[in-house]
Amino acid sequence: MINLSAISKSYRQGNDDYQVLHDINLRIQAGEFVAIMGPSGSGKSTLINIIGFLDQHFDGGYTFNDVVVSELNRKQHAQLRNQSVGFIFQNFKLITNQSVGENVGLPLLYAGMKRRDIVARVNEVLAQVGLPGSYHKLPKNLSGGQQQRVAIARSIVTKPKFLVADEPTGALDSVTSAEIIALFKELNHHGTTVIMVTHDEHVARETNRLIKILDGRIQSDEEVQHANT
Ligand SMILES: Nc1ncnc2c1ncn2[C@@H]1O[C@H](COP(=O)(O)OP(=O)(O)OP(=O)(O)O)[C@@H](O)[C@H]1O
Repeated sequence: MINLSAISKSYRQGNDDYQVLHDINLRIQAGEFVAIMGPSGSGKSTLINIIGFLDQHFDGGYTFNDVVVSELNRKQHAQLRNQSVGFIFQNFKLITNQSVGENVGLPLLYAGMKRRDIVARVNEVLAQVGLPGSYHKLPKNLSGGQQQRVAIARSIVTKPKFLVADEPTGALDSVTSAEIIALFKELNHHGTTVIMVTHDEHVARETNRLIKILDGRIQSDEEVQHANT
């Protein structure tokens, strides 16, 4: 599904170029659950911004299914993003003065869906993430873990091809963190492809593939072995 070939990325600093990503070759198939780990500043966010069609300025080749991403114009790139990716962030990024249901339904509203259909679909995904009946609640009255569930509901509401989660458990305690990872695992078992950046080795070990980044290069890329329980 995702095929990166010799991807490099530099930022201009004064008169110099600072290279953040070096010759990244990476394939991710539909249905995978991948963790990306690496020290601060190693290039993880830069990489997932390219994978998630947020950043179009890179060198090298990116093909997504049959689409040559590196050849798309700005509008086509944005369209691909809206149709294909759901994003989840450390700090949830919910609109605090809108209801849970309005937050989750926003991508459908942008996509032009009818209001009645939106409400039905939103209630469906809220049930799927373990928050049935919470349409009219306000995010500020929910716990951190519940707010992250709302953000996950919003990310899957349009049935994207894959999810990009940037430190989704970074703001949560270890128990809540485990519950959120269990939800990602469940979504993945039902076919959702998940690419997750994390600093937490315990969290990374719950996925099926662990990619370590160091100084903008892939240092290791291994299948995660799970103990039989
Ligand atoms: N817009 C930018 N302009 C210039 N340099 C940038 C920009 N964005 C990121 N960088 C630099 O690129 C390098 C990699 O940043 P990136 O955010 O990808 O790292 P990261 O691994 O995600 O780090 P963290 O774990 O702290 O989020 C850093 O040295 C950062 O300072």
